Amino acid sequence: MSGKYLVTGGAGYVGSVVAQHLLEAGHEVVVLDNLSTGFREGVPTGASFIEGDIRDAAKWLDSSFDAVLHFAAFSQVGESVVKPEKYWENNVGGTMALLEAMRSTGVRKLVFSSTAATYGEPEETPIVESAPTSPTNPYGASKLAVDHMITGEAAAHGLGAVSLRYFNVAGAYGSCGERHDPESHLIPLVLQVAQGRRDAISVFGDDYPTPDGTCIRDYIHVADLAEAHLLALTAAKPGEHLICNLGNGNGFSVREVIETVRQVTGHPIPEVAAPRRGGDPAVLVASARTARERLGWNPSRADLAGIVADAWVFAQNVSKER
Ligand SMILES: NC(=O)c1ccc[n+]([C@@H]2O[C@H](COP(=O)([O-])OP(=O)(O)OC[C@H]3O[C@@H](n4cnc5c(N)ncnc54)[C@H](O)[C@@H]3O)[C@@H](O)[C@H]2O)c1
Ligand SMILES: O=c1ccn([C@@H]2O[C@H](COP(=O)(O)OP(=O)(O)O[C@H]3O[C@H](CO)[C@H](O)[C@H](O)[C@H]3O)[C@@H](O)[C@H]2O)c(=O)[nH]1
Repeated sequence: MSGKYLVTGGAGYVGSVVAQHLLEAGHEVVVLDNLSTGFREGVPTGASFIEGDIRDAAKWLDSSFDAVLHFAAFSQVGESVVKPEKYWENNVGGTMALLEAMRSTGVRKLVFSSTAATYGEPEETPIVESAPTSPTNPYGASKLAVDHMITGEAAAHGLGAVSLRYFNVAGAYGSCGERHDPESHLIPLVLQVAQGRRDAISVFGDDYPTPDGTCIRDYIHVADLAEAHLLALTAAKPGEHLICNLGNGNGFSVREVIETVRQVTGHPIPEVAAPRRGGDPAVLVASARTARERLGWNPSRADLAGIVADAWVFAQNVSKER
């Protein structure tokens, strides 16, 4: 059955890919985005677009919507360490206003973009949802605060909600991909080196307690991630807040990612050693068992070279447009 969905942050990377998947599944999509980090041209064709802020969601939300998929947020770990107030204000304050608008209009289903950064430095790997949450940066703390708000909203007011804790999202889907400005994520930055737009990639820390000394992350294809959102819409039950990790359960070090980009692009990628970046845990790898069991999620694009290859095609197409 087709539905009508508000996609906050749908002009950004993950939101645009999910909006595209919703459209392909025959749903009606309204994107609400203030374009603070997103791009008008990122909104998929076929979606309606409102240029506005989630803090004013009450202006546009009404009972005709079946659910909200909430991506709008600031999401740079490093920036959050130096400007924490920006993260509390937008991520927590903004979501509070959105929840209020949902309550007053009777829209009772939510899928929220949470993050692996809610866990902080894990005690055990792979990380399960019951692991302690002790974020090492304000970005993760702001997302954890929102998860707590949603738990309360579900218990007190019957919201049906799913928080999806993404690990490291990468890759592209057709014309939708990653184009943060400035870019801070590893794979698009290494691809910029391959394109000659940057001289070298900085490796933030090579003295972590990992086999090659660089940080290990679990890279998940954005299209696999998008599929989980559509499944979450079906799985959300009134009064329940379900939390699911989304990752492949395979960790790759920064140096392994750089080597994969060399192989996929055929370009030499010079690297330079740089100090650790504040707030970075050494290893983040997901157990996505809950997502498999509760959502029926079955990611099919786990191969890192394939993820990088899709991001590479997208990066080259975006450069041609510039
Ligand atoms: N990319 C990742 O690796 C990753 C990992 C974990 C979680 N997440 C989360 O997923 C979500 C999407 O991330 P992304 O990489 O697509 O980021 P993005 O910056 O590309 O997209 C975020 C979008 O939200 C919009 N936005 C921000 N604040 C807003 C506001 N107050 N009102 C309206 N629109 C607003 C921005 O303009 C942008 O289009 C974020 O919530 C992020 O925290 C991302
Ligand atoms: O130029 C760079 C950029 C990144 N890195 C390293 O590469 C790894 C991945 O960094 P990203 O910035 O690509 O991703 P993060 O792991 O910091 O963050 C991502 O995953 C987090 C969960 O841990 C949050 O969800 C966040 O929103 C999301 O961007 C980190 O060890 C980082 O230090 C470098 O060495 N050089």
